[in-house]
Amino acid sequence: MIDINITRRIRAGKQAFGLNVQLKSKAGRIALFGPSGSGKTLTVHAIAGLMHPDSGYIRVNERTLFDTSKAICLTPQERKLGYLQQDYGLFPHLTVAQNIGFGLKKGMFNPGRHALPEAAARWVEVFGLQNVLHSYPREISGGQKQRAALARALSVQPNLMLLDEPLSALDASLRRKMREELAALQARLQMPTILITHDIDDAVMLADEVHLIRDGSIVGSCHPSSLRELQSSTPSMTLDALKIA
Ligand SMILES: Nc1ncnc2c1ncn2[C@@H]1O[C@H](COP(=O)(O)OP(=O)(O)OP(=O)(O)O)[C@@H](O)[C@H]1O
Repeated sequence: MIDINITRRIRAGKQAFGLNVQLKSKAGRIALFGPSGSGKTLTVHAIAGLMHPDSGYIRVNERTLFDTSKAICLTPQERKLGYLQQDYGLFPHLTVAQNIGFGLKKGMFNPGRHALPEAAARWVEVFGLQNVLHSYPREISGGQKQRAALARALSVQPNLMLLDEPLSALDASLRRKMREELAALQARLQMPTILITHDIDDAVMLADEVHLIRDGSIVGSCHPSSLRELQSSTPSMTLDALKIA
């Protein structure tokens, strides 16, 4: 269960952006779908604890992560969320093993060659990363980077997984393959996820409910399959056409 009600005003030079997001859902897999600059990443940053809203609350499975009225603001670590960033966020100067172990416990910044804790070793095996553990991010493929970032996110045994355009850096065929892998992983772990995407195929395969975001606010919600129907009936689909229920 996700229950979010947040506001945040951001100024950048003469430009201002207002985030005003209300989202309440019992769906296990939610997608935030909207155009560039609509506030998707800011929303996910607020959930992850990387940005603090001016007011409001964020609750995940009835646990309060943030609430200005109660002066609650858990640190990103205390929130126990997995966050897969758009560009994967791997540290270029750390090996795959060091990247995966990063954040698990003190001292993992520079772990020994075979020092990966059990929680991380499990995901190394699941994603077949054994042979690249001592490689640096620049030395591995796009799919391996994505799997390494996923292994890092999953190693903290998160209560909720945040996926920010997880497939956007991949070419079309790898994208299809990784989409299937992610969907299989979601089914296996039954872990709640919030997915940010511009891609209808991603939303259909990786979400049960889509929330449409525009200009910093949620403007409607629908089943992922409705996105396809709307696109075929409205070829020049705009988010205005998607203002439904
Ligand atoms: N740190 C910041 N300082 C100033 N403005 C910001 C900052 N972060 C985001 N913004 C502005 O807030 C708005 C929403 O940004 P956000 O990154 O959430 O969009 P998005 O929907 O995730 O876009 P994209 O799909 O392109 O990633 C944008 O207009 C952006 O310029």
